[in-house]
Parts: sequence; C-alpha cells; structure tokens
Amino acid sequence: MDPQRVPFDEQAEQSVLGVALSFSDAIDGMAGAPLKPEHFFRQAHRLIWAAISALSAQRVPVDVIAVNSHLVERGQAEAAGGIAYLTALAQSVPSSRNLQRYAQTVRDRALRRSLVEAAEAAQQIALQPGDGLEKLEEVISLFTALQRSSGVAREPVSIGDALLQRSAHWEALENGTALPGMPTHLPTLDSALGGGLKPGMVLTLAARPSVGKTSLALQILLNVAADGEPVLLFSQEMLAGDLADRAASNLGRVNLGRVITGKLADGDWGRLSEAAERGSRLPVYIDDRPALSLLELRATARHMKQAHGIKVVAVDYLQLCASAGGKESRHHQIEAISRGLKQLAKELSVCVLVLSQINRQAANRADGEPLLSDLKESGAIEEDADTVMLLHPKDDLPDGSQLIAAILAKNRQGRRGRIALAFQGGTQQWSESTVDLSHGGGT
Ligand SMILES: Nc1ncnc2c1ncn2[C@@H]1O[C@H](COP(=O)(O)OP(=O)(O)OP(=O)(O)O)[C@@H](O)[C@H]1O
Repeated sequence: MDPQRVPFDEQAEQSVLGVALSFSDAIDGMAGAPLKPEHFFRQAHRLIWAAISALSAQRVPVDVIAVNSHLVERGQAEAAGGIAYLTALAQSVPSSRNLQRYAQTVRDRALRRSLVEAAEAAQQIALQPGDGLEKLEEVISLFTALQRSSGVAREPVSIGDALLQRSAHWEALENGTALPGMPTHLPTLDSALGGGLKPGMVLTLAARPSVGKTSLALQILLNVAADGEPVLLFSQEMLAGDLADRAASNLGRVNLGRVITGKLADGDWGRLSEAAERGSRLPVYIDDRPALSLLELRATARHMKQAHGIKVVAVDYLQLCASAGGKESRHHQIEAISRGLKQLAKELSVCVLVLSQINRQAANRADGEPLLSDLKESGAIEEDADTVMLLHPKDDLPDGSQLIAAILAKNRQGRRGRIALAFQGGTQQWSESTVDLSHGGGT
C-alpha cells in the first residue's frame, strides 16, 4: 500500500485513546461495537489500545499510570511512546462527548485499509494463470470475508432480537401491510408453503419429461412478477423466444400451437397483443445460455440481485447445469450444484425454484407415482430442498385439461400431502382442481 495514501485519521485515533485515558467509564458505552487494536493504524496506538482493553476487561480503572505500568511490564512502553505521549493524549480531549464518532472514524479507516489490501490481493489473483470464473469466485470470497469481518454482513442474532423483529413482522401480517410469502396464486400450494415462496427457501419441482415443470414454473414466476417482485429464470433448455411464446399463451389464454405457428383464430390477435403488452411490463428476466456452471449461475444471480433486486431464481433444470470439475462422478457434481443453489438462496435471500428430472423407475411401479428417492442423480437434491413437489400426471378431466397430482413429498414449513392441479396444455394454464386426491384418488 502506498504509505502516502493510506486511509488513516491520526486525530481520530488519538482522540479515542485520549477519551479512554481520561474518562475511564466512557469506553463501557462502546461494548456494542468494540474497537480492536488492529483497527488502529499506528503501532503505538495499537499497543495502547490493547493495554486499555486488557485493563478494562480486568475491571481495573483505566488511567495514564495504569496503562503505562501495563506497557512497562510487557516491555512495550517505549514502542507506545512513553508516559509523556500517554499524558499528552489524555490532555488532548476536553470531554468524552464525541467518542462514538471518533471510534466510527477509526473503524471506517481500518475498513478502507483492508479494502485496499483486498483489492491488491485481487489483482494478484487475477494476474496468476487459471480459469477466470474461478478467479472471480476467489475474489468474491475475499471480499465476502472482509464484509463479514467488518460487521457489515449478518452477525449471529440473539433469540431476543429475533423475536423482537418477528413481533413487528407479525403485527405487519395482522395489519395486512406485509404478506407471509410471495403467493404463487395456487391457494392450496400457498397455504402448504405457509403463505407462498420465501427468501432462503429452495422449492424443488420434479417430474418426468413433458409433464409440465417448465410451464408450471413459468406461471408461478409470472404471478410473482405480476405482484411486483422481480424474478430470474435460468432456462438451459428453452430459448427466451420460446418462453415468451409460452408466457403470451398463458397470459392471453391463446392456444400455444396457434401462437407458435402464427395461425391465429378470430380474437386471438387482440388477446395476444394485450398479453404481450402486459407481459412486457413484468420484471421477469431470462438467461437462456445453455449448460451454465454453478459459478456462472451464481455470478449472474448476484448481479441481478444487485441490479434488479430479484426475489426468485428458477433453474430449469438442475441436471442440465454444467459442472466446473469434470473428474468427479455425476452424482457428486449434481450434489455440488444442489448445495450451491441452497447457499445461493440464503446468501442472496431469494427463493430458488429448482426444476429436476426424476428417474424412469417410478414408471415401473404399479401406481407409477414418483417418490423422493426417484430424484435423478443425487439424494442431495432431496436434502437441500425445503420443499419437494413431485408432479404426477393422472386422468384427463372433462374440460380437456389434465389432472396432475402435485405430491408434496417433503415440506419443511408445512404439511405434506397432495394437491390436485389441472393443466390446460393448450393455453399453458395451471389451476387447482376439485378432484379429491387425498386418498390416492384419480387415476
Ligand atoms: N398446443 C398444445 N396443446 C396442448 N398441450 C401442449 C401444447 N403445447 C405444449 N403442450 C404441452 O405442454 C407441456 C409442456 O411441458 P413442459 O415443457 O413444461 O414440461 P417439462 O416437465 O418442463 O418437460 P421437460 O423436462 O422435457 O422440459 C407438455 O405436456 C406438452 O404436451
């Protein structure tokens, strides 16, 4: 670091020490945000602050004499500037009034020095040979660690504080000024999820191909976005244009086949334009690059969180994610991606909707119903998810839609069970059906 330009405030450091030396009780008020010796820039100041902290921890009244004796005993008196310097510090401040402000300045300059050091380390990392995305992750970890150590990131909270914060939240729920979650607008699902999608939650939607995972996820995303919450869809399988066709079909209730072929019927065109107009205002973002790695997913999601405040990230679908390694088994790769998505949900405080394939073996069972153990390629998918919903197609319903059993095989926040959904493939609409599936009804 260029010594001429080091972020450092000599006067603030001296004033903190001066207050502590002349007004012994004042430093008790700093218990909530204590200063550490390394927050000071000058070595002498670090030694003096370490002595003050040690005495105050032993409940010994802090003053010039006590601090000097402590330093002399450890052979540090000269390096700390001697008794003359301690006396000058003690006489330099008329009152303890501005202690918090001085301390804040000392902490701020320490953080800025650490930032400069981290930036220099980041430059070194970037200059070494190797994969750019891996370097980016390394640099991000460096700054995340700094954020954590500076106290800017989340610290452990006491249960008392958590309860206090929740009381305000309960009140807001009671007054109707907050919602318990982001509603999917499938009421039974929302109630099973305790109000809808929530930050930090991983909801896995699993089914055999073509059952409608993408279509259901897209409807949920459109509904969340229509309520004003930005969402991001990683579509590794379908292009953004194809998803736009499906979104328009869903929003305008226009037959998807006719949208795709352009053979629109009377009345379609008006509904389609209105759907396009409405859809274009929704905060829905699509990343349709194929075979993204976890690193790429994470980097994009972080950027989208910062730039657009996204609240839901959907990944369609897990088994299409590329792995960075290549040498480990597919099982381990899927496990790493699944773990990474769970971390992402917590780190960015977003709900992650993971679409997943399931094994063929379910089809060999008498009822054909999928089980949690059918999640393809890894048990980690089941472990990392807060909720796993397995979609299983049943009969055709009289209105031409298909009955789909949405089996809540795992549900951390609520009851497990089945929800009867009706899927109208023509217009990509999902709704709840009145068919009773609770005893395995439907076929
Ligand atoms: N014009 C249409 N009329 C009726 N149904 C349609 C029409 N177009 C598409 N579908 C149905 O919509 C569903 C779309 O499934 P979707 O792609 O969402 O499934 P998926 O579970 O995501 O499958 P995959 O894993 O293969 O992506 C399919 O069942 C398809 O048959």
